[in-house]
Amino acid sequence: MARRQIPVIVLAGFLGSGKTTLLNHLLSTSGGTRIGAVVNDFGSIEIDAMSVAGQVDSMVSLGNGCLCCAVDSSELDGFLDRLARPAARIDVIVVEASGLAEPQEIIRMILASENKNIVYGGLVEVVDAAEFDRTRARHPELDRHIGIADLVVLNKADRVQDAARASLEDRLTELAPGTPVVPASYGRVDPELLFDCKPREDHVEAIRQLSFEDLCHEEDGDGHADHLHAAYQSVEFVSDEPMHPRRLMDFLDARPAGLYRIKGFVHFGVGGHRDKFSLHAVGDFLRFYRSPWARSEPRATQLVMIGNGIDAQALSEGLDACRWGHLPAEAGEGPQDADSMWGVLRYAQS
Ligand SMILES: Nc1nc2c(ncn2[C@@H]2O[C@H](COP(=O)(O)OP(=O)(O)OP(=O)(O)O)[C@@H](O)[C@H]2O)c(=O)[nH]1
Repeated sequence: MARRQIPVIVLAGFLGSGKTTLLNHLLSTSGGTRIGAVVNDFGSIEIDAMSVAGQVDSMVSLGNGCLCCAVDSSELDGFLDRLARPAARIDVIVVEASGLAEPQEIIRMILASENKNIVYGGLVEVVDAAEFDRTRARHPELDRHIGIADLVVLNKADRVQDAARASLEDRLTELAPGTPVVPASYGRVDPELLFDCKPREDHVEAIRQLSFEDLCHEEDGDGHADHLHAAYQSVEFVSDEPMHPRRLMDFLDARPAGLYRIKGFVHFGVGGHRDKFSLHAVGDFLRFYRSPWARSEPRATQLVMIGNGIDAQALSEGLDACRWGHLPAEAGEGPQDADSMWGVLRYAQS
């Protein structure tokens, strides 16, 4: 079976917004998921690298300067190659950009990489709630960075009043329409919003995904508790019937902004496209990864949706309406219609 490509997530945000704090949080709460981190410090002393040292499975630091100013991408390529080699058994790579980096340049380098083991996994932009206005006045490019993000983390929520936070959320939503804005303190976002977490191998009792409840318990202990994630909901969908690709794409295109994360796999059963299509959506970011089904694997669709303020029933009904068996008979439409897959294939990677 083809090896799954390793998503490379870019973690950006202005100086001091809380990127390293968030990365450390991901490292300590992602269960058995092996995270490879590329830390890109601005300056010659690798503070960030030191701050995450000891917590990371594999870490390479680009050191001394801004990644986006690199003359070519060969340096980053080399680091990604090291982390993506199968022996490293890394599940996800996080590139922490320096606070002064241009995220789109880093994204361009990742997209240009010829390494077949990796795939771009989206941009997470960390915003400092307390400094937003001052930073924006000095660095208008911040608006552009927020505009291209797949997920905006409104960090340091503990430093502003509720009303100010709500107003910031509205303004961020205006800058990035349709992109989820997740308030957080000390970078405490659910890692599942960014990537799939594996259970921790060294805990016999932890043969399950890290749940929101687990996170609540972990956070209660250290005084920086952020209970915002208590509002998260997760909705599951399972179907043995194949899914109609056009209907599913319409459903995905219209997904509500509060639906931060969708993961799972889809069975379309369309002629020529009977593979397993793993689906990975983080905010605006959407990808299908195509791979053969294992011989013993039942051909079925299984999706988990995680969000805040989402209408679980409407989502379930929306997906139900995408099953082939639930469609009204329409002329010319059937699982033999390979053209119906075009919308999906635009987002697909094998
Ligand atoms: N009050 C508060 N402080 C925070 C929060 N998140 C991070 N900090 C603090 O803010 C400071 C900067 O955090 P870092 O995680 O180093 O920020 P960074 O974005 O990696 O910084 P650069 O590497 O300079 O770009 C540290 O002192 C953190 O402890 C938060 O949510 N609330």
